[in-house]
Amino acid sequence: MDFSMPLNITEVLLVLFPLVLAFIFYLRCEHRRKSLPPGPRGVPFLGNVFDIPQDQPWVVFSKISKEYGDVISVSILSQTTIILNSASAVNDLFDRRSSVYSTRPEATVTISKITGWIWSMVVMPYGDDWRRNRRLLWQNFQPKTVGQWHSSQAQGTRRFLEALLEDSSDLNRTVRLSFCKTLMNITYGIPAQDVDYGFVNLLDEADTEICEAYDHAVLILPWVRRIPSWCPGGRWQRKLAGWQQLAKRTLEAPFERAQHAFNRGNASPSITSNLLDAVDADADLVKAVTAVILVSGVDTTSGTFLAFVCAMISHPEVQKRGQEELETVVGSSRLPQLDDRPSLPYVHAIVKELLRWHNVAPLGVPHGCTQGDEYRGWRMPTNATIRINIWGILHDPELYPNPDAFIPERFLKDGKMNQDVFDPASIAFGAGRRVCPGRHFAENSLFINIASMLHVFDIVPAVDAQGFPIPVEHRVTTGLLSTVKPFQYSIRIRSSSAKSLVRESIMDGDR
Ligand code: HEM
Repeated sequence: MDFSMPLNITEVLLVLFPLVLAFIFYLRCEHRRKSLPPGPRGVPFLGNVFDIPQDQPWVVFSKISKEYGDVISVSILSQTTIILNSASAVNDLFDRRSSVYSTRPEATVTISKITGWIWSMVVMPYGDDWRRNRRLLWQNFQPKTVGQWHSSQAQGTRRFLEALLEDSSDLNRTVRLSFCKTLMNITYGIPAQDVDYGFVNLLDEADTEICEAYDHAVLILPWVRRIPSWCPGGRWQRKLAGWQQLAKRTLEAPFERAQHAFNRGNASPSITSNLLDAVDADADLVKAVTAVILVSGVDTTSGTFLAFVCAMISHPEVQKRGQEELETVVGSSRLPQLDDRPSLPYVHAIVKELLRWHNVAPLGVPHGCTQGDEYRGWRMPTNATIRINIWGILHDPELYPNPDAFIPERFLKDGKMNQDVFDPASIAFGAGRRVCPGRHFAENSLFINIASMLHVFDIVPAVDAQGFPIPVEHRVTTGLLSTVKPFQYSIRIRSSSAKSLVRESIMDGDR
């Protein structure tokens, strides 16, 4: 090409036209960005892709909020996400304006539909179907009724202690299987001995696969889903078929096992039997409501419990104080019960500190904005994704000094729970109309398992070949659910009387 040749007017227009269009588009985006809550500028068209790391983005959101304020916005490929980094903003939007902020984002709903997971209340859009599911679940878990599960929870704990006494070499497996057995028993009436690790594996697979699906927003584009499998980028059809099968298995498998137990006549009273007795509940609805309990309840509670074990190794002084309280209040002749909680403020404070320190859902579950709104003068666009930075709020040094340390004492005053300290449970379980319906049950589960484990076991560091203790760090995985990364530990029964207590506490119906 001869660059000395002058361009004619058509050529000039051909070059300028796309540039002018791009510039107008850029100005429009800039104008829209300025009316949103503040946040890093990002790059044209791509937005903040380079500002937000894949690994633990909640830590970066917290840093950004130090610079821009408690409500920040970021955008990726023009999809706006607003992140709430203070309890007051969460309260203003999710509680006070709950009619606007109670749905799930459109992309989440679309992906749930195409992967077959839309039966799960967690991802349903706000509306009548969600309301019907939620009401049935809540009937079984609200403060007035959650007490009906106390004895099953205690029974589950006794089984857990016995399993640890037998073999504590695979803590992750033992904890998850125990929490799964208790929830299967409560939900379906299935006896604990009929629950095997296959169910835990199924839930695991469901968690991993569904997280992978939600990570691929391109799936919301119908043409991407239609690319044949032999084309480059055409793996989605096969993947989608796999996800749909998994969703169906998660919905059906435990229910089938429950029906089997019903038919054999060895099922105990359960949420399934409660719901099937209810006049307005059809079988499909009961299946969905019960399956969601397992999908949402097992990994969250067992993941939090594993973090407790990690905390006890790195904070032996906390463990010792908890054990001293248990010795004084409960004594050596029995195991603790849920009714002991008011007399065990230190152990209660350990549970609160655990919910603050380890956040199993660090960014909660995304909410959507159903209609354009204005907040503190900012535009909250229709369809924006709104997230709570649960980790950020519960690690705010102004609310909780020295936030990375595990200090149950921060919740105590004059030997009692200090009501003036912000309760982590009011954020750790989300907020508004979508707040976790299993929260009272989860806190009870954590309390009874933590109190019982401290009562009879010592949790200590593992030792290396030279006999030196191996230090443990609180390192976590990234994702919708965040768990502690594998760590080494040693679990020892505290005394021969503790051993007899565990053995004798197991009753006939426990197995
Ligand atoms: C430590 C344990 C748990 C934690 C930290 C936790 C946390 C959460 C969070 C952050 C949400 C999202 C709330 C929102 O959208 O704002 C949620 C939703 C949910 N959780 Fe939990 N959860 C736990 C245990 C449980 C248990 C034991 C169950 C079942 C009994 C359960 C059932 C659900 C359900 C069904 C939803 C969806 C609610 C809806 O979309 O309306 N969770 N949970």
